[in-house]
Amino acid sequence: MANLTVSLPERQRTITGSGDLTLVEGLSLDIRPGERLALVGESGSGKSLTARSILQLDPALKLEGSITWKGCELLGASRRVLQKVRGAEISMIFQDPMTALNPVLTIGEQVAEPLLVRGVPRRKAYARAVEMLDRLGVPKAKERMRAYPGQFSGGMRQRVVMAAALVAQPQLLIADEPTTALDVRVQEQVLDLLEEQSRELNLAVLFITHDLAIVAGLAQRVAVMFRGRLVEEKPVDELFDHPDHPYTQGLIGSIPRIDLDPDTRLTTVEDYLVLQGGAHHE
Ligand SMILES: Nc1ncnc2c1ncn2[C@@H]1O[C@H](COP(=O)(O)OP(=O)(O)OP(=O)(O)O)[C@@H](O)[C@H]1O
Repeated sequence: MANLTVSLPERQRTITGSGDLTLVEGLSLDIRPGERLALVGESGSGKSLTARSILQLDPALKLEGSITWKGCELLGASRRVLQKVRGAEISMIFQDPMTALNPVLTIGEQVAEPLLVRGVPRRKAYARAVEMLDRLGVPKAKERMRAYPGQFSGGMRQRVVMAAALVAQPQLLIADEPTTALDVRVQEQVLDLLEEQSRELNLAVLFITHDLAIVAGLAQRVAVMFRGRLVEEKPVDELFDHPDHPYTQGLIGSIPRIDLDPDTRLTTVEDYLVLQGGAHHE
């Protein structure tokens, strides 16, 4: 995407204020086939909006700039083109596996659905769904196809959500805080699975998180957002070794580390912003 700006048009604003409200400004970001890119930043910095804009999931918002996918401009593309891309070429998983699944449909129906809507015959779609669940570590996948989401734990549901997102073999998976609602051990399993699938399927992953600590093992490159703008973007090791932006320095300083003296006070983002005289590169 190049120079992407997302704003809330004046007529949609519910609180006082005039003019369009800019939420994301001038953002340029590329992701290569098979690459894992983490988009980090504090809550409200515009990460989700940026990701959702790729598939244009918020019709009320005004998008400007350019979003190219395999040489084709998605901004302003027809519904037909967007439907073809959504779910099949680019799919998305969200934070809460509890609400992402429909409680009254079986696991099998939901994992096979992306194939069924694309005309894959039922028997074949179900076989692929079992294969995908199995691959993502759902035990007794074939029997579990007839189960309902309520019979699954949070971690298992997120595996089911991932299976549904990956069954149609997309080339890009957008994962918006997919592990935030899970406990730490399950978080690690889901992150490992994501990395493994990305390697095996040459799947590009745009991983959104406010937690810089978990990106080190997963992402190759990190883009940092701050107040609606992209402030830094580098390979993951470089970012940890030489963070440029005060906000990134604060984020890195606030990660607990095993090699630090227990009495060392962790820094916060605010420390760095104060040290820099409150400059935000705005
Ligand atoms: N559909 C919308 N209409 C109007 N404003 C929105 C909409 N979606 C998000 N916003 C606002 O845009 C800003 C950025 O939101 P966004 O959800 O992208 O942040 P985020 O960085 O993903 O944070 P979080 O980690 O909390 O999800 C926030 O101030 C939010 O209130």
